[in-house]
Amino acid sequence: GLGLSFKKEDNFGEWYSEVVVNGEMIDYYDISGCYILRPWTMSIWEIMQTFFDAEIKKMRIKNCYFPLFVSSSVLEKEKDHVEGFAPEVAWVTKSGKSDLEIPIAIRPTSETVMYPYFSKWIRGHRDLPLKLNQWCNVVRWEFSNPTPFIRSREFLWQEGHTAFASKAEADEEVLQILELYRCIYEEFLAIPVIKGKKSEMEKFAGGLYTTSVEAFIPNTGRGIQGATSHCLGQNFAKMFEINFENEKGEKGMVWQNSWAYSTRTIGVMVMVHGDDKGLVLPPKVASVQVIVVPVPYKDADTQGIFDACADSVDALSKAGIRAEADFRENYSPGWKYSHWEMKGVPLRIEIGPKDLEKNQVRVARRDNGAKVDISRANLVEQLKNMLDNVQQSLFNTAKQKRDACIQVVKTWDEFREALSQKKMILAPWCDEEDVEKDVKERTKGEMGAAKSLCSPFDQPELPEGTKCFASGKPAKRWTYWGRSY
Ligand SMILES: O=C(C[C@H]1NCCC[C@H]1O)Cn1cnc2c(c1=O)CCCC2
Ligand SMILES: [Mg+2]
Repeated sequence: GLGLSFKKEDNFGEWYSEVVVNGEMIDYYDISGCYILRPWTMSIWEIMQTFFDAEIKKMRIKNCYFPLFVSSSVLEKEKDHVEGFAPEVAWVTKSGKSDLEIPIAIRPTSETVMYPYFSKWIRGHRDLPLKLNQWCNVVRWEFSNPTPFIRSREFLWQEGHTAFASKAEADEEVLQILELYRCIYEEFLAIPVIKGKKSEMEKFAGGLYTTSVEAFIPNTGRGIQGATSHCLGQNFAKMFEINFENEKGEKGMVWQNSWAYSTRTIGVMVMVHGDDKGLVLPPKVASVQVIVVPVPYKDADTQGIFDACADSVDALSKAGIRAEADFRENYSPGWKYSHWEMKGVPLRIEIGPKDLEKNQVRVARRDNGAKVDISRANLVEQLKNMLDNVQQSLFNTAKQKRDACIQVVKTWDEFREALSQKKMILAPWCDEEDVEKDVKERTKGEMGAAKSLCSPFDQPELPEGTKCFASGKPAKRWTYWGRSY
């Protein structure tokens, strides 16, 4: 039948896999960890891309495209950051029947692809800042349980790679990009995120520091890294000899950043907003914001109803609302209601004989099921307000649920208790790496260990003498901890 066989509260994993398929977002593929992104997904990706691309263009960041393939000598150049990930690198070893002389890697990320050219192109300070971005796919042959959008062996992302003459410029851009990621999550996907700094252990090993926006999935009690913005310092400049001559003729190394968000964003949206009827799309990213369904009646004025539907779509479209009508005569109105609810369309307009008579339409909200009759006279105004209302209400609901999962703790026992209750834990921490390792060790188990998610920029008061929850040493900063994806 049309409904879902799994409930979100009862069997989250099965519910999720079914929703992304029944909502026509993805289809499964015969190669494990790979998924087909159907138009319902690509339209969401494109709406976010349009926003983000316009914003980085305002920052004078230029799009480019580097090759998919990386030679092994280049890939292995940045030793410590690749060796940790080596098992994830996919290699091309043959062409046709014959072996390649030297295996070629498929990019898992593009630092090592790009930076030899940064070195070649950057000579003097006039070549700086060099700010490039590319929209592409990357491949990471992950082994842990593949999950559509969240963990796949190939995914789409943007990766920004920038080089500056000074650290100050790099530091500033890291935060500008992080704010764009907050915007992607909170303004478009209606998902609350926390901006913060990753611990030394969780940061990108090749970089100087990592900032991120952290989301949380209440149903599983797991944190999820939403997007990252790294300052690489001069680590890669040293390795790839990316030097420049400054105004005084002195030789110096550039300061670099790299930053990315991926199709993982879409998976987080499904997990946070979806319900037992299927997807729930925030209007800002819905390719169809309003679906109009005719409800003809045996001896009623069917043509009149169809015309009213077409006129409504027309009026809404002219006002910039993404509206469509479902005129298919081989499906009943009831079937159509379920179908478009499964696909998460924010508003549905029904027009039947009575509505026609009263020159009104019946509007149903997907997020809370509310139904209201709207006069066709000021249809556009009312629907614009309703769409804004749905967007805001989705964010408020998600924020309420996320905040209800946050637990402040001071002691190890409180920490363990909060973890068992699937919380996102805010705890005072001494910020020592071996203590973090110890927390991971002590919380290992079939649900996975707890890890630090980020130290929020927005630090609560830390009274003098506060002790670290895990070591008892003097606490340095409040940090979010939890199980994660
Ligand atoms: O990709 C990054 C850092 C950086 N890459 C560019 C965009 C921003 C940020 O994600 C970290 N990283 C993750 N995963 C892997 C690698 C890796 O460098 C390299 C080897 C394979 C797997
Ligand atoms: Mg990884």
